[in-house]
Amino acid sequence: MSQQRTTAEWRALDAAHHVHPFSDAHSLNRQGARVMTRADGIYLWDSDGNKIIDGMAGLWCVNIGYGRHDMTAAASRQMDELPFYNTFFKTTHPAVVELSALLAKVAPEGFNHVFYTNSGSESVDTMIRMVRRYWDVAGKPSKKTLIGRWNGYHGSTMGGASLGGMDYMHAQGGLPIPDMAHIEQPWWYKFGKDMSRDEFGLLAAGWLEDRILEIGPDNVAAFVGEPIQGAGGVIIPPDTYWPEIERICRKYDVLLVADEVICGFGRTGEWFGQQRFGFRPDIFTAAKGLTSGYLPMGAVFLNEKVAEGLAAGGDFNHGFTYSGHPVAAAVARANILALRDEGIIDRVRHDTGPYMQERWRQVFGQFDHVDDVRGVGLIQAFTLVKDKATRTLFPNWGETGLICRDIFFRNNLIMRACADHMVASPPLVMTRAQIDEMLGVAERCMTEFEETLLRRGLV
Ligand SMILES: Cc1ncc(COP(=O)(O)O)c(CNc2cccc(C(=O)O)c2)c1O
Repeated sequence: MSQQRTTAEWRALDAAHHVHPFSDAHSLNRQGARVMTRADGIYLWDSDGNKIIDGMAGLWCVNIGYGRHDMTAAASRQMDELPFYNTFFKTTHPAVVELSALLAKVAPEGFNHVFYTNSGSESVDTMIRMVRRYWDVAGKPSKKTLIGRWNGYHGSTMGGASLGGMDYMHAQGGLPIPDMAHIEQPWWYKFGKDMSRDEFGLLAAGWLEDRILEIGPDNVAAFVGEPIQGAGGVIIPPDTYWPEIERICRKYDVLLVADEVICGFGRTGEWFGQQRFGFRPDIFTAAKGLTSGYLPMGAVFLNEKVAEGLAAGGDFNHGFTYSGHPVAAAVARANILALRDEGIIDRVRHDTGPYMQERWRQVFGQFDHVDDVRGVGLIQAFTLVKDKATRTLFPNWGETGLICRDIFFRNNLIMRACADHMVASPPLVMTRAQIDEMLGVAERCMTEFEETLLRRGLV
């Protein structure tokens, strides 16, 4: 491990020199960051020796769990052989070729072409440029507007943050960039109360057709969505939603893009979320579970139509120094071989996923200020509500979620507050016994949370 210091020493140096993402620097530096020092399986340890259940798999990404020596061996071997070479200027290397061939095997049928990036955001920005280039080459340059969803999350780059529907991100940096549009999210609990979920799914998909007709089909390049909106609070669409979205995209010749950065590589119990929700995109973006977070890497998967459409245009003038980085590629390949050959995704689909969903509903369904308890595979959530009977949300949307999250954090269980949704996305290797361990802690936290609400007069 790096140089041994006390927690206080690390915190002081961190506050003096490290600018954190998505943080209020003054507030964080007054409080001091939690120093995570090591991890194994589903557990983290901090610099004070606390053992922590990582209910978020890092940031939705450590699908294979921590402490995998096959991953470090793959990285070390590749570093010794070829630590870097680029894939520009008519060059390639075995690591990225082997990864690409493997990805073509595990990807849904028809996705045989992969472009590499360093992150989900770069994958999304790459997709934006590809989509617009595709229509240029097709002789329809006016088709350049991309439609996303409010409360969708597609990263922090200019394109990704613009395509995303987080208004607090649009407020910083002059976003959105031109030719970005949004429709409402398929949040049944808030927007579809008096409808069945299936009815609401068709209604919510219809919002896309309305928007396409408003903008003009000749101006719309693509619709982009996460199979399940992750950072937006695990908004799981009704089963009728995505097939209807696909039908509408085909009707108006609009490319369909799935952002699989969270749902990809086993999170829903299928390799990809598109398979769980029964739709076939033209392009999908990935990152996170591609390497299980052991090294940064992202990817953009193209079907034949899009790959050929781009190729017909000759040079595609886009790429990154580290596109197809050899060590990241070697680690990604080791990760995917393990997910496949150890049956990790199969187990999520048939065993630990259904078990988690059953236990998650049992535990959280019992609390007065929890509703819309939901989940698929090993991604799940619930919503904190002021009044369950009338489905009334708490005022100051988001504040109650932070109270709840901090109780979990203090009890050494990491879950994520996405506004007033509490979400979990643990490593896919979590066992039934570890699910019970996690939910035992969570149940005690929720009892403390309910007491806190009463004590503070919030209910
Ligand atoms: C669907 C989706 N698309 C793109 C990105 C961007 O990926 P990068 O971060 O690798 O550029 C994401 C990332 N998702 C993400 C990233 C950081 C924090 C949280 C959170 O829920 O707190 C979620 C994502 O969830």
